[in-house]
Amino acid sequence: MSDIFYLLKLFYHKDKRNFIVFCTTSFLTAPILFSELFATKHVVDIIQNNNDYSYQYILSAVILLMLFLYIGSTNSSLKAISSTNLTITSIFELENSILMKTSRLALADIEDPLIKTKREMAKRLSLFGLLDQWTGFIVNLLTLITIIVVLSYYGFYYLVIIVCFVLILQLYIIKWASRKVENITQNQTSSVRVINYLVEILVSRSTIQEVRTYGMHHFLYNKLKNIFFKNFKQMQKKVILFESVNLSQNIINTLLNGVTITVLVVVLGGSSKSAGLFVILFQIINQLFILIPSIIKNFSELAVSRMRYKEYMSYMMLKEPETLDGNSSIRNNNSIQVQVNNLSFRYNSNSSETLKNINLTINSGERIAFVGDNGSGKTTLVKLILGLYNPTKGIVEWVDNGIVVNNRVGNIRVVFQDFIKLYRPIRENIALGNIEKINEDSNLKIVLEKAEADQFATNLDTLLGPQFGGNDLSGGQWQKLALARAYLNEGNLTIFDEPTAALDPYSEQKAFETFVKLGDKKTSIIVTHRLYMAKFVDRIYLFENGEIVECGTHQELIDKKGKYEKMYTLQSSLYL
Ligand SMILES: Nc1ncnc2c1ncn2[C@@H]1O[C@H](COP(=O)(O)OP(=O)(O)OP(=O)(O)O)[C@@H](O)[C@H]1O
Repeated sequence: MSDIFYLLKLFYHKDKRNFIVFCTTSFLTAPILFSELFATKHVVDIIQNNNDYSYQYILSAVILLMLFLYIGSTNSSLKAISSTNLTITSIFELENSILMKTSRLALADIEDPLIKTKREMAKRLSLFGLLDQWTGFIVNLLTLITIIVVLSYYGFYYLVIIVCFVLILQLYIIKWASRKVENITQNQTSSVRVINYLVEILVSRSTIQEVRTYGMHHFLYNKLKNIFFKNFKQMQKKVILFESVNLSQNIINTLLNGVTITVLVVVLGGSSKSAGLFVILFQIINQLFILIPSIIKNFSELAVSRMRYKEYMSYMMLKEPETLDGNSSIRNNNSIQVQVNNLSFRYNSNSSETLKNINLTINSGERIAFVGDNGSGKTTLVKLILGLYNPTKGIVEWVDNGIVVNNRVGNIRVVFQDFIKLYRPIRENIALGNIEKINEDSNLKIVLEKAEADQFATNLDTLLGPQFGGNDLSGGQWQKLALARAYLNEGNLTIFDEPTAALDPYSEQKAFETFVKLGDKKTSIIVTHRLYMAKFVDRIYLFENGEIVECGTHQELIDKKGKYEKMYTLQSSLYL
């Protein structure tokens, strides 16, 4: 029952007026219906005993009947309007709550395929649908109880027993079928994600060139076809299951309908009971046979929605990391010290550790380089320092004047390997680095110049992204925008992870000079394969298979004649 209380609280707070209208109109449905039925009985009785009543009395009874009919249609219109408004509120609330939750989760959890599936399952809930099904269920139940009371009152106990038995049987079957269907749907969710991914590869601008050049189209298409048909078979299973249940219910209901009407005709036909009583019982029986399928449908939808509510709640209850408190308002520009002690890290999807027993201290204002083979763990360590992942073992701390800094959000000047290419105006692309400066045109232009982006980014309001009718940029031009974005944020730590991979030699040199200049007073880390850059930093850490194998200044490592010296000599020889 926790779901109903959650919904009542949610809709009451988010859209009080529509919520009250919806609940009132829903619960008025049954009293209005019975008022209509009894008014009809009254009119029929008056007509049957015509002589006993005045025409004025007959007229007032007919007007009363019409009044109930009008109230009924007004009630259902008001209910429809409030339902539409609550549906919109519900769609927004669901999307919003899932987005907010995702933004608070640890990066490792967001990447976890099981949690991705959980998120997709959570998205299938309709909050208003669940409220509507609950109210529908309660209203239907109250209507059924009233019908049972009326039938019992007029002596049709055996009909009541048969109806109750059939109903309980059908509810049980529908609950069983809903569980089965939901299990099939869960299996489908991850295959739907693969289908969407393959379709994206086949049509996306960034992938289509390689797909065409390598002639991968047929291979990918066949993979897509296989998964699609597997998925299609599961869908068929669902349809067959549901239709068999529907068919059996229709057969039972039609049979029951025939039996009850026959009983009614036989019992009342030969008796001296009033025509009004026959009319009301006949209509009540008709209502019963509208009500039974409606209760069953409602019950099955409610069972599915409640399962989806559980999935939604299990996503919303996922544990959030403590360090990412998201409060970016406490920005400061102090240079910080980074301490990494006995750190080990394993990605959830990997069986072995990516980083093993890392120990390092980067003092305030130092410039550091991380170098090493591909896949040796440099970027992973950067992400741990940024607080994007939590260590499996050990600790990473930022220390500002002897005090540990918990909030790392917004206090970093960073260029990632995979940076955002925002298909929005140039202004917004840069201002991502520090949104408070979005309208400071002179500052935006200064950072564009620093990043060598001022030649092509002449107008801050130029829209980017051909998909949306904007301009496209080359890989290097996008990278220059990412640098400009980083320059806009003062921060207390600078991290450049392969910031120059797509730049021409002149721009690369300029970017490196800027990195060195920015690092005059700021703690800075550069991750690079261009070892000449490492010459100018205070200390170099060389990574191999997730461990730091060498550490020192450029000259110390050259003198050591270890792996760094070999790599440096090899790279230098390529330029001779
Ligand atoms: N999100 C992830 N989930 C699982 N494994 C990952 C993830 N990201 C990286 N890895 C694995 O962790 C290892 C280290 O990757 P990382 O990106 O840290 O290396 P790197 O030293 O920065 O490499 P490069 O020089 O190529 O950028 C690799 O084996 C990679 O496959």
